[in-house]
Amino acid sequence: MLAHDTIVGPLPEFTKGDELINHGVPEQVIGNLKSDVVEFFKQPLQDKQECAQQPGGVEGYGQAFVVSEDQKLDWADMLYILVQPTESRDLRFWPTRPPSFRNSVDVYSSEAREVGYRLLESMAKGVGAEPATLRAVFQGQALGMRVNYYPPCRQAADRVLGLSPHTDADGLTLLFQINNDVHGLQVKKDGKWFAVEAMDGAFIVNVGDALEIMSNGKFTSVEHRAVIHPTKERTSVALFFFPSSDMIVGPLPEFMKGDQMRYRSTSFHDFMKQYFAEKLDGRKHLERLRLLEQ
Ligand SMILES: O=C(O)CCC(=O)C(=O)O
Ligand SMILES: [Fe+2]
Repeated sequence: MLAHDTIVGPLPEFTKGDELINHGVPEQVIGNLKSDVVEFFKQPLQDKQECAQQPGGVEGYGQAFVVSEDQKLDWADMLYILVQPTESRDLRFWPTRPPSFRNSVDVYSSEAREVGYRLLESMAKGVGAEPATLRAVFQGQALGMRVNYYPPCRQAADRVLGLSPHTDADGLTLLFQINNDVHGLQVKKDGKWFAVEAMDGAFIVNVGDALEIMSNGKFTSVEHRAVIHPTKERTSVALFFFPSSDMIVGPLPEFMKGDQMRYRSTSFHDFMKQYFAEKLDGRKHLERLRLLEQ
């Protein structure tokens, strides 16, 4: 754990002659999005339901991953929309209140997109692959945004989850929360759950399934969940970077170089279909594609 007074910056050991990733999302842009998201969730249910999910669809306001009438639901509301490229937007699911909501999402998603692309370049480079390899896979493809709202739960905060254990299906996820004082996100490592300490002004970056597969396991899709607080609400905003839905996702030659292939290939469309059809359950859907143990 870092001491709270550590100045966090790229360490010389990791930069050796590199340019720093000095591209960020302006604070004002994040600030605008935060206040609009808070406003949206504050509205009466009836108003939020103007953007309600449609039967069988995934976009809109509602609850994530409801696949049966009798499953125990997660303690959260959410709004999921495709945000980039512009043509992918289905405005039926985009809130009109507060009036600045749409513009805030538009500006945020185009700024954050560039941060994601640069991260992908650095990650590829970091494991000895051509920097453009991953950027080329994700550039111009769909970006989804999910806002998760976890109300407090005084009676049963230790018995219900905000969001069940899962991995993200995408390549990379940029995540931030509205209020970093409230802990919620946990990651699983060596069979144990650890709370993530979110820092003001920084994204939490999660590797998703598509990147674990493409990198032949060089990057690991992180299993995570969200817990809830007995007295405080929490809101998080996740931005998902997807590959093209008709891409056949499998280990990329750039990441194999002499290694054996560790995952079966699958069309990303089929992978997503399966992902949304099941209750979230850790790394289950990813493990189905594994050919070799790590
Ligand atoms: O609320 C969080 O911190 C986690 C959100 C998350 O994992 C997701 O939206 O996929
Ligand atoms: Fe997630």
